[in-house]
Parts: sequence; C-alpha cells; structure tokens
Amino acid sequence: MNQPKRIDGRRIADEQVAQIAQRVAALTEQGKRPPGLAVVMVGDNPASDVYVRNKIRRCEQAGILSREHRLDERTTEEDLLGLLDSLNQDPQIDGILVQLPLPAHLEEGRILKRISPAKDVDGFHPVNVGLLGIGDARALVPCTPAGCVILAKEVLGDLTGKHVVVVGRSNIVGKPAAQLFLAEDCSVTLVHSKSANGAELARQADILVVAVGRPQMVDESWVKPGAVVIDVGINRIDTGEGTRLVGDVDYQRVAPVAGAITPVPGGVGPMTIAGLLNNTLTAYEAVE
Ligand SMILES: NC(=O)C1=CN([C@@H]2O[C@H](COP(=O)(O)OP(=O)(O)OC[C@H]3O[C@@H](n4cnc5c(N)ncnc54)[C@H](OP(=O)(O)O)[C@@H]3O)[C@@H](O)[C@H]2O)C=CC1
Ligand SMILES: Nc1nc(=O)c2c([nH]1)NC[C@@H]1CN(c3ccc(C(=O)N[C@@H](CCC(=O)O)C(=O)O)cc3)C=[N+]21
Ligand SMILES: [Mg+2]
Repeated sequence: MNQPKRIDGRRIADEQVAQIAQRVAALTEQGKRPPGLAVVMVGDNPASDVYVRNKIRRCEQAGILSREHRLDERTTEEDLLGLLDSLNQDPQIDGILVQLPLPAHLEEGRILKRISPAKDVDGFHPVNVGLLGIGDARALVPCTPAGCVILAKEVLGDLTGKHVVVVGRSNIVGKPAAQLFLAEDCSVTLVHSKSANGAELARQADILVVAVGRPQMVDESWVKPGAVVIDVGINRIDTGEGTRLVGDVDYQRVAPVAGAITPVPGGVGPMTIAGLLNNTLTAYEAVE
C-alpha cells in the first residue's frame, strides 16, 4: 500500500469545501439566492464556541449564508421551540443545527423533533434516522459518521466485506456510523461500555472507528496490525503547561501498528463541517 499513514482530514475537507463553493457560485451567478444555515447555541460553552466559529468560517468560504443564534443559558423550551418554528418557515434558511449538548432543563428529544426533517442538516430527527435505517437515499445523513466513511474510502477504496468495529453507540456518532458502514456492505460490530471484551472485538477490525469521549483510551492492544483507525474523539486535556486536543485513541502508541490513522485535530473534525455544508446544499437543492 503506497499510502501515507496519517489520513489528512483537513486536506480532504478543504477539497470538499472548494467543490461546494463552486456549486454555490454557479447558483448565485444565475441570480439564485445562496443556501442558508442557522446555528442555534444555548448558553456559553467555550468548546462549542470553537466549532461554531469553524462552521461560520467554512460557510463564508463556501458562499453559504450563515446565521448564528446565541440564546441565554436560561432560555425556556417554549422560546427555543418558537425560534425553531420561525427558522422552519424562513425561506432563506435551508439547514438548522442546534448545538448539543443542551442545558439540562431542555429536553433534547423534543427539541430535535421540532426541526423540520427537510432542514435537519445534522440528520438527528427521527424521520432522517428512520430513512437512514431503511436505506432510503432521501435521508439527511449525520455529518461526523459520513466523514468517517469518506476517510475510510480514501484509504481503502471500496469497503465491501470489510469488518468495521465502532466503539461507542451514541445517537449522534456510533449508531449512525454503524448504519453507514453497513450501507457500504461492511460487517459491523458495535462495542460499548457494557461490552465484555471491547479490545478483543476491536482487534478483529479492518476499520476501527472510535467515538467514546475518553481521552486516549484506545491503545495498541485494541488494534490489528494494518487496520485503518478513525478517531472521532475531541478532548481538551491539561498538559500542565496549557491545554491541547487529543482524540479517544492514543496516537503515539497506535500509529506504529495501524495501516492508517486519523490525527486529532485535522482528522474527522474538519470532515464534520464539510458534511454540514454538503447537507445544507442538499437541503437547498431539494426546495429550489
Ligand atoms: N469530530 C467530530 O466532529 C465530533 C467529535 N465528537 C467526539 O466524539 C466523542 C464521542 O462523542 P459522543 O458519541 O457524542 O459521546 P457519548 O458520550 O454520547 O457516547 C459515548 C459512547 O462511548 C461508550 N463508551 C464509554 N466508555 C466506554 C468504554 N470504556 N468502552 C467502550 N465504550 C465506551 C458509551 O457506551 P454506553 O452507551 O454503554 O454508555 C457510549 O455509547 C467525544 O470525544 C466527542 O467530543 C462528537 C461529535 C462530533
Ligand atoms: N448538533 C450538533 N452537531 C454537531 O455536529 C456537533 C454538536 N452538536 N456538538 C458538538 C459536536 C462536536 N463537533 C465538532 C465539529 C467540528 C470540529 C472541528 O472542526 N475540529 C477541528 C478543529 C478543532 C479545534 O481546533 O478545536 C479538528 O478536529 O481539526 C470538532 C467537533 C460537532 N458536534
Ligand atoms: Mg453532525
């Protein structure tokens, strides 16, 4: 295999954003309105702040209109639902993203259900979850898992018959990642906190996707030599002299064993944002 070990998510995301920018430019040159994305953030979360800033910067690069709604930490559910209703009706807005996690007094399920499925660019609404589950191409697909599939294909090409082990089973990463790799004709195993033998299962993987939210939990004992390792984790850790970002995989220990591995930062994170812009353009094209 003549492939560099480090999978450059930032470069691949840059290419995708450039392609989206060209498609958007072609629309606006015809006098059409640009696609629009609304990002809703409740309360102050310094970590989310970085993501929101990146999203807005990437929208600018792509020519996508982005609107930011920052609501007070104590916003009521009624007010948030009211904002979503108005964004659902807004003809300039094609995509709506409510940044998670939400403050504890807001019920996530009720809020995500209020976003129109046609504008649900996160792919978290039960309608889109269901469409993905039955393999319907009309699903808006969650951005992070979609990025994982693109990165795996970048290294391996066709994924048919590969064994994928996904560590983590959240609704936003692990479960949809399993669905998307299944749709690529992979065999999929899900590992979670109640699994009896996570590392042993993980060692069976041709492609290991890790989304647990535990800094550097996965070491070389989880990895079959030559496996492709996709690290979804984003954790800010204290180094004693400031902070730094690390994944859920111990990169230093795993890289020598892996066939290819995504870094953090510069791996899955930028792909998530490219996927978000892509979904916003898809949602736009469905109505314009
Ligand atoms: N790069 C990106 O764009 C994104 C990155 N992230 C990052 O990905 C990571 C995961 O996020 P998310 O899915 O939301 O996290 P959640 O906390 O929602 O889910 C974590 C999952 O990991 C499982 N888990 C926890 N501990 C273990 C363990 N010791 N062994 C096996 N499984 C375990 C949990 O199992 P159980 O269900 O049994 O509790 C759960 O299913 C985080 O670091 C987050 O910051 C998230 C979204 C986007
Ligand atoms: N409704 C909702 N949808 C999400 O998709 C969502 C969310 N809520 N809540 C938080 C998580 C996390 N997430 C990231 C997106 C981009 C980067 C990203 O751009 N990372 C860069 C830079 C990271 C940095 O420098 O801080 C990188 O990894 O290279 C990271 C994390 C989306 N999430
Ligand atoms: Mg997403």
